[in-house]
Amino acid sequence: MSTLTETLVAVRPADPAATRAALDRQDRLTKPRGALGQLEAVSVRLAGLAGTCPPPMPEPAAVAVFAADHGVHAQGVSPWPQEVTGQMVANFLAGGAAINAFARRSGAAVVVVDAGVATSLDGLVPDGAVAEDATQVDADAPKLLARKVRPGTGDLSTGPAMTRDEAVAALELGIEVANGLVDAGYRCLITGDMGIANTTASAALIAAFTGASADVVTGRGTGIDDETLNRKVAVVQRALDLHSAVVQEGDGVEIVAALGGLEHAAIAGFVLGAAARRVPVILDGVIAGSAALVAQALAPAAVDACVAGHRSAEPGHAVALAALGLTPMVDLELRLGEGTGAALALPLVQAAVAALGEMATFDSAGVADKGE
Ligand SMILES: O=C(O)c1ccc[n+]([C@@H]2O[C@H](COP(=O)([O-])O)[C@@H](O)[C@H]2O)c1
Ligand SMILES: Cc1cc2nc[nH]c2cc1C
Repeated sequence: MSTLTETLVAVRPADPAATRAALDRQDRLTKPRGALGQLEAVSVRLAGLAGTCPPPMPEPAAVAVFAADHGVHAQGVSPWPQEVTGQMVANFLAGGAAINAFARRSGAAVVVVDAGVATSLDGLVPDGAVAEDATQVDADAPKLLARKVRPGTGDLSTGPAMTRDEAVAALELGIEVANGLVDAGYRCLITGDMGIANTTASAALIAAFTGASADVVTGRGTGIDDETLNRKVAVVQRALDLHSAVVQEGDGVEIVAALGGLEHAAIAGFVLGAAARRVPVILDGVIAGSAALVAQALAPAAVDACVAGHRSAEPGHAVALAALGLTPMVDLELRLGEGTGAALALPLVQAAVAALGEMATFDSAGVADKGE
């Protein structure tokens, strides 16, 4: 059996007994029922995933930043040059990006995965930063996994972004990274991404999976003017028209091959890998949301392992989250990517588990429950 098939078979829904036990315990904790809002829902989700109540604390955590480039950049959909993707990879490895600052705050390790950066990283990688595999990732310094599936995708508005085999290779890369991190002892995985023009591919994927129209799911990405936004919507619409047969009849692999990016496929695999190992995965913004739709199409129960870290300002993200049935933990109007919104949610997810595991019940604390 292939790694992808094996992983899909291993993805199972939340455990109903542990879910029920967590719901029941939440109602006996010393607080008005429901008063911890979404933290209660997250704790119940993690109990169902772990199959025990309370679930284990989701720590230590690791952020995997999947980096790749996009042929659709040639359509003028982003104000930034493509070289920025590789340059930001160097910045992540040097510890100078926002995700590094946030990961240091919350004690999370950072691994950068070159799934398909178009430019060479030669001379940009600090000494000692290259890891052989994800089991070598630690919180001391960011590591690079050099796993380029191909140097950037094809232009999704004029042809398929990649072949089916390349999409499978990127999905299996994400699975490999998730498995390596879990083998290394990480018990919370966090998605990150870097790829100039990847909000165009994200919009196309979200429209394909949800049926929402191009103008509803396409946004300003890194910050584009009205003229560029109109062009970007037209590019997404053209891609949906060109690949309409795949959108109507294709499976998740074919749809991500036609319209996605290498980081989208890899993040989908990362989500599937986490779900198969029953380790929670905190999703970042619109790129992760669109990749989770790919994972959901391949194994619907994979969503049971996901927590939506935040809601991005990119309009397609809310559409993706609704289709996934996920409520974002915070909305800080972020639109950065890298895993930043998900890393900020990590202490909240941990607090949710701490409340379920550590709070007294009305009985144990001798606090009177409200009358029926
Ligand atoms: O995470 C998000 O929701 C998000 C929203 C807007 C932009 N980004 C980041 O910005 C880059 C893509 O933006 P763009 O305009 O080049 O498509 C890419 O590196 C993403 O990580 C990320
Ligand atoms: C500078 C920069 C940093 C980023 N981080 C994630 N996407 C990005 C896009 C740009 C342009």
